[in-house]
Order: sequence, then structure tokens, then C-alpha cells
Amino acid sequence: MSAVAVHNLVKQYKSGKAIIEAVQGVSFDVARGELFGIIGPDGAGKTSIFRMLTTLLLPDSGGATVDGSDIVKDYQAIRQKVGYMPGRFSLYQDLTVEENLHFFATIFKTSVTENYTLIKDIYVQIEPFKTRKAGKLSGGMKQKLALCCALIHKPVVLFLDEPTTGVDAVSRKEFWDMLRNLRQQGITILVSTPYMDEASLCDRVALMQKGKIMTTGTPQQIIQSFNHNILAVKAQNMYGLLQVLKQWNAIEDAYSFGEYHHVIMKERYDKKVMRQYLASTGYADADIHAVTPTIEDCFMQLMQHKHD
Ligand SMILES: Nc1ncnc2c1ncn2[C@@H]1O[C@H](COP(=O)(O)OP(=O)(O)OP(=O)(O)O)[C@@H](O)[C@H]1O
Repeated sequence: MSAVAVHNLVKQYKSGKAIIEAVQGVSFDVARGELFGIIGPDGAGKTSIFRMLTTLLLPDSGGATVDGSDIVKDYQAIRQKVGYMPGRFSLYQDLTVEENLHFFATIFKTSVTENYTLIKDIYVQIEPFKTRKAGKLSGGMKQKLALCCALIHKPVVLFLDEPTTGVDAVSRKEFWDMLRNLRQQGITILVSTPYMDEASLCDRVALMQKGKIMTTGTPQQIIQSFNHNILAVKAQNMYGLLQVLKQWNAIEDAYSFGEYHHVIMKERYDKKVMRQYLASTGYADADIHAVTPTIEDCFMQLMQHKHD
């Protein structure tokens, strides 16, 4: 039995006269003990999915089970079995670190001592500040406390909605290390993120855009299924360069990628042909080299083809 099984889940919102199709028939499965990432930009529908799976929001159609329990019929059972860390922290700002943790333990009718082993490695990092109010903690510390609070009742499945948004790079890395440790302790983890670079830290991912899942698979499978050649190109005038590239009929797509533009060629890439074209358009100085595709390249490609 899957830890999470989602079938054709649909959620719409009314906004004045408009209908927003936030989740448009999404299906996926998460195996027990898996670290599964839902990757997509703001507004893709990640939060709506998490709120439905944690029984805080009713689906319009379709359904899902979490640890075998139905998200509509068995909502009470699910609330006992899942841990949920919403995007904006659910901490009580006026309670101290310690008080927050005890509060969350109490609402789940457990105690901090009972499940301490699960949170120990994370909690020791914030323990020196245990009498500090949550509102006065740094972003990274708040994140650790929120994770402890979501874990204190030893959930079977842990849902983390954009846990690393707005967190510095060092804390982000530490956070992913913590997630991998938790997975080793047998907890199934669903995590959402807008950061493509975090995809490679998951066992499997679903790439999402505008309420739909475009593909699921291991990060490796997704990269392998990308059968295009990419050239990275850089010049003095990056804006002008992109315009010139986009006008060229030999390319499939071109987009900014860090300090370079990535260019997907229609045929096998040929640096020489590109150099000639760029020289003829005033970019003889361009630096051109072949690169291996990343998940972000796959995402750009999928977005272009499935959501024109
Ligand atoms: N209560 C609501 N009423 C109206 N529209 C909503 C509501 N909640 C979400 N939406 C819209 O539904 C779409 C999906 O939102 P959702 O929050 O699920 O996406 P997300 O991927 O989590 O993005 P974000 O990171 O911005 O939260 C967005 O267009 C959003 O504006």
C-alpha cells in the first residue's frame, strides 16, 4: 500500500466571477519511506494539494488516501497520522520554544519525552534558546522549531509546504540533511518547493505548473528523458543576445540561466554554426559551450510544450 495515493484531485476557487482552477486532476503515488518533492513556481497549486491531503480543505472531485485512510471520510484518523508544516510557520509567536513544543505535544495527547528521540538531533540545536519567544527567533531557528512541532506526535507522513522559502543557503542545506535523517527513521516525507535545485535532493519528484503535474520520476529519470542538446551562451549585452537567439529558426528555445542563456537547438548542436550566426548579428564575442541539462532545463522545456 502506498503511503499517499492521489487520484484525479480537483480544486477550484471562486474569485468574484472568475473560477480559478488551482488543482486540475492531479494523480501521483508516494511509496512508504520516500522523500517526495512537489516542485513548481508560486501559484502552481502545491499548497492546495497539501491542504487537501492534510484534511484542511475538501476536494471538489477526485480523492486521495494517506496511510490507507480516505482524506474525506477518515479525516479524523488522518489528522492523528500526519504532521504538517505550512508555508507560513504555525508557531505561537508569544510562546517560548519549549512552550510551543509542549503545546503541540498536548494537542496530540502525547508528551515531549515520549517522542523525544525523533526530534532530538534537531531540538538540541535550538535548546540553548528554549526560553526565548518563538517570535524572536531567526528564520532558520523558527524552521527547526516548526519541524520539531510537526514531528512531536511521531507522524506516519510528514507534509512540509515550502519549508525552505526565504531561508538562507546554509540553513537550507542543514534542513535537507535533517529531512534525509528523518527518512532514514522510516517517515514518509512530502515536501514542496519552488527551488529547482532542491529536486535532486528528493527520491522522486513531481514537476507542477498551473494546477497540473507535468511529469513525475526520479531526478535522474527526468534528466535522462530530456533528449535535447543545450548550448550555454554569454556575451556583453545579454538582453540583446537573447533577442537575437530567439529570432533564430535553428533553435527550439532560449532562456536565461544564471549568468548564461541556455539554448536548445532543433538539431544536434553545432557550436560553429552558432558562432557564425552570432557573428553575423554582432555577437562575435559570445562565449559558447555545451552543457549537461539540469532539472530546471527539463522544467523549462515541459512548460513550453504543455502550457502554451
Ligand atoms: N482561498 C483562495 N481563494 C481564491 N484563490 C485561491 C485561494 N487559494 C489559492 N488560490 C489560487 O489558487 C492557485 C493555486 O494556489 P496554491 O496556493 O495552491 O499554489 P502554490 O503552488 O502553493 O503557490 P504559493 O507558493 O503561491 O502558495 C493560485 O492561483 C492562487 O492564487
